[in-house]
Amino acid sequence: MNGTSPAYDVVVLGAGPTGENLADRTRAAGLTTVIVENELLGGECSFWACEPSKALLRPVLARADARRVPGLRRAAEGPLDVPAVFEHRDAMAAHWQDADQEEWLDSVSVDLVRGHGRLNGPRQVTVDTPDGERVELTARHAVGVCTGTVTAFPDLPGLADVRPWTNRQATAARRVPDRLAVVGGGVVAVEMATAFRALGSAVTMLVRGGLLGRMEPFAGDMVTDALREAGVDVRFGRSVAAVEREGGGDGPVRVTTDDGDTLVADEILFATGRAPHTGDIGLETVGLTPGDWLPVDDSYRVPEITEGWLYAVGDVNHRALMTHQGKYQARIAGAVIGARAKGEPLDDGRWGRHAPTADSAAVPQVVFTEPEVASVGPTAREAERAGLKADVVDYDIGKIAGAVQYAEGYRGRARVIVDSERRNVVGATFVGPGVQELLYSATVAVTSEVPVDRLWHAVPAFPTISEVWLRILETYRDSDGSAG
Ligand SMILES: Cc1cc2nc3c(=O)[nH]c(=O)nc-3n(C[C@H](O)[C@H](O)[C@H](O)COP(=O)(O)OP(=O)(O)OC[C@H]3O[C@@H](n4cnc5c(N)ncnc54)[C@H](O)[C@@H]3O)c2cc1C
Ligand SMILES: NC(=O)c1ccc[n+]([C@@H]2O[C@H](COP(=O)([O-])OP(=O)(O)OC[C@H]3O[C@@H](n4cnc5c(N)ncnc54)[C@H](O)[C@@H]3O)[C@@H](O)[C@H]2O)c1
Repeated sequence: MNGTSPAYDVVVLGAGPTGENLADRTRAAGLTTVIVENELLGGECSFWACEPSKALLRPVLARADARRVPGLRRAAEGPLDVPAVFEHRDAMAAHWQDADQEEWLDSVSVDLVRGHGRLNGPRQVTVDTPDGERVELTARHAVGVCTGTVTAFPDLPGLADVRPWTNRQATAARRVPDRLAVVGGGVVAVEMATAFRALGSAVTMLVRGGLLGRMEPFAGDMVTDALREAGVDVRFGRSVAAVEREGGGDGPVRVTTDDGDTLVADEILFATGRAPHTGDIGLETVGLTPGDWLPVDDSYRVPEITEGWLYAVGDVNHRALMTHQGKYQARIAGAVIGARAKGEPLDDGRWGRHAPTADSAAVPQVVFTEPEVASVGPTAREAERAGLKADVVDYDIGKIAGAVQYAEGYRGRARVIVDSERRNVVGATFVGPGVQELLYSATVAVTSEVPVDRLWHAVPAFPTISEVWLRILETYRDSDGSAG
C-alpha cells in the first residue's frame, strides 16, 4: 500500500498481542481497521519474550519435577540436551517468521501496513515503509497506540560498548555463555537465571533490592532458596557501578558493583525493567511528550487528547505489563471504540463489559521459575495499604495429599487474602511445583466475588494440589469460627 490510503475507522499502531487483539475487536465491532507494524506481527511476546522464554523453561521445570518422582529420578539425571531445547525454542518462536499472523489478519479482514508508524497530528498516522514509500493513514474514530516497551537500561557510561544482553539476546540465544551475569530481581531476571543455570551457565545475579519485590515476600524467598540450591550466586544489595569488556572490547565483561566488588562474566543480561516504546511515534505532533508512558482513563483513552480519539492499550499504558492483560485491555478497548462509534452508551460500571475492572482488582501472573509462583489480586501488604480489612490465610502446600503424590519432598506455600467484611477472596498467591494451573480458580474466585461460604461447595478432587482450597477454608474457619 503506497501513498494516501482511504480513511479507516480505526488505525492501530503496533501489532504485538495487544494491537492484534484490538484490531480484531474493532473489526468485529464493524469498524474498518488497519494495523501498522515495523517488525514482526506478534510483537515482543511471540518472538523475544513469553513464547521463547517459556520454551526454554519448560524442560527445566519438567526435569525438576521428574527428579522428585520416585522411579523417574535416575532417568532425569544428567544435563539438558541444549541443541534440542534451542530447537524447541526456535519452533515456539515460529523461527522468527510471521506469515501465519499475516494470514490470520487477512482472515479477520484487518488491513496491514508494514513500516514505522508515527502520529502526524490529530487522527493522522504516517508510515515509512521498508521500501522507502510513505503511507498516510486517517482514522475516523480512533487511533490505538499499542507500541509496547523496550528494555530500560541504567545510566552507565560505555554500556553500549559492552553489547549487553536484553531479553532479546537471552531468549534468542544460540549458545550458552559459560558465565552469565544477570542484573535485576524481577520476573525476567529470575526466569532467565533459572533457564541459563539449567542450560549450563554459571549465573550470578546482581540484585538491588529483593527478588520478585511486587509479590508476597515468601515468593521471593522460596525462589531465592531454589536458585541458590541450583547453584546460582544471588547477590543482594548490589547495583552496577561500571561495566567494560576486557581485552579492548572483545573479551569478557568486567562488572564493578557499588560496593567496589568486581565480577567477570562472558555476557551480562540487563533485566532492569521496561521503558515505553514511544520515543519516535510522533507524540509531539499531538501535544504529548516523546518517550513517556501513556496513562489512560478507564476507557483506555489518553485524557490529554480532549477530542477523545487517542487510545493507548497494553504495556505502553503501564497498567499491567503482561500479554494476557494487554489482550484483556484490547477486548475492552475494542468494545468501547465500537460502542462510541455507534453512539451507544457504555456499560462501564464495576465488572461491566466496557470497564477494565480486572486491571486493578484481578491481575493474574505466573512466574515460570522452579518453584513456580502464581498470584492474583493484592498481596497482604497491598491490601493493608489500600485500607482493606482483610484476613490472611496461609497454608503449607507440602502437607496436601495431592502434593505428596506430585513430588517427593514437595515444598510449597499458599496465601489467600479474604475481605473480612464482604467475606470473599480478593487475592491469592501459590508457590510450588505445578501451581500455575491453580491460578485460574483463584482468578475466578476473585472476579466472581464468591463468598467463602459458597466455596465450601466447590469440592476439589482428591488427591490433587487443588485441595489447597479446602485446607485454606478449614484454616480460615478454625481461625475465626466462621461457617463450614
Ligand atoms: C523476557 C520476557 C518474558 C515475558 N514473559 C511473559 C509471560 O510469560 N507472560 C506474559 O503474560 N507476559 C510476559 N512478558 C510480557 C509481555 O511480553 C508483554 O506484556 C507483551 O509483549 C506486551 O504486548 P504489547 O502488544 O502491549 O507490546 P509488544 O509485544 O511490545 O508489541 C508492540 C509492537 O509494536 C510494534 N511497534 C512499536 N513501535 C512501532 C512503530 N512506531 N510503528 C510500527 N510498529 C511499532 C513493535 O514492533 C511490536 O511488534 C514477558 C516479557 C519479557 C521481556
Ligand atoms: N511470566 C511472566 O508473566 C513475565 C515474565 C517476564 C516478564 N514479565 C513482565 O515483563 C515486565 C518486565 O519484567 P522485568 O523483570 O524486566 O521488570 P521488573 O520491573 O519486574 O523488574 C525489574 C528489576 O530490575 C531492578 N532494577 C531496575 N533498575 C535497576 C538498576 N539500575 N540496577 C539494578 N537493578 C535495577 C528492579 O529493582 C527490579 O528488580 C514485568 O512487568 C513483568 O511482569 C512477565
